[in-house]
Amino acid sequence: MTLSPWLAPIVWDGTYNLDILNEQFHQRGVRIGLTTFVIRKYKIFIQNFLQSAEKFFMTGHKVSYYVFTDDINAIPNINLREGRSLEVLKVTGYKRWQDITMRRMQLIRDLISERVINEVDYIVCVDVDFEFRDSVGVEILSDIFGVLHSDYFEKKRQAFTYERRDISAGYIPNDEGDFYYIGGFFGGTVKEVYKLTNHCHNAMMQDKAINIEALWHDESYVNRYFLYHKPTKILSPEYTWNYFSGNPAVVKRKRVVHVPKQYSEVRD
Ligand SMILES: CC(=O)N[C@H]1[C@@H](OP(=O)(O)OP(=O)(O)OC[C@H]2O[C@@H](n3ccc(=O)[nH]c3=O)[C@H](O)[C@@H]2O)O[C@H](CO)[C@H](O)[C@@H]1O
Ligand SMILES: [Mn+2]
Repeated sequence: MTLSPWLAPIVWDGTYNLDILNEQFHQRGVRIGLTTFVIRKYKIFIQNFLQSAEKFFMTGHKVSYYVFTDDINAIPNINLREGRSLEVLKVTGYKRWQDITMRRMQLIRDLISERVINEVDYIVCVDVDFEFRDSVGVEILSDIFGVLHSDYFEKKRQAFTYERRDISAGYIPNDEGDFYYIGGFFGGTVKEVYKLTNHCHNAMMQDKAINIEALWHDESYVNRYFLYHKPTKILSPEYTWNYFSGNPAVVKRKRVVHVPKQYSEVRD
């Protein structure tokens, strides 16, 4: 499938010409921000994350990394290619890993409204336990985009692990939902990512006030957001492959992969 029912492109290898797209984005002098979070024990991932992004993420374009961390000293000083910069932003961590992952929405929203709006045109928000293994370029950019989850891209809606309690602000009814998107990779123009992060943060706060938390935390709220605010581009699971999902032939390029982690080692 290369087009969603609302005619948003679904980006797979072979569906675009990167040379043409690069030309278009260079003409516009586009600047791209990449946010990630390194809180508590997740510092083990950051060096590989940055080094692999230097090799494969938006090669030849202007890139600003925004790394949120509770430990500035944990961020390695790596050599960046021309036109690329790294900014480390100090934040305080939360005790529960669920709060750490969910609060990313608020921190990204505030970063956008405070300044990023003047620094970059697009912003891409990703987990730090990823490794870039192959080219991720301007073909991903659009007003607002999400990525298909490697476990669910071939499954039917009934199998999707959406939040099903109707009192939750992340609720999706059984007979609705287009795709199951991952929580760990989304992006778009700064204006649209502001809307998404603001909406998801408010939804999470609304649920917190009645003492509930959606099944898959921020990921559940992202799925709900995309149901009612359809993404303008959808990235195939090439853009975040998890080898736990196997190695199907249809996913020719695994451009971004999950770095396997021992939950007991990083999350306690
Ligand atoms: C690939 C993908 O779709 N990942 C999503 C998935 O689980 P994951 O198991 O991939 O979540 P995760 O443990 O990677 O946490 C998300 C991210 O939060 C940051 N972090 C988290 C905990 C911590 O102690 N320190 C820290 O820095 C870090 O950048 C990490 O990559 O579901 C989560 C919610 O349940 C989030 O929606 C993740 O984005
Ligand atoms: Mn992750």
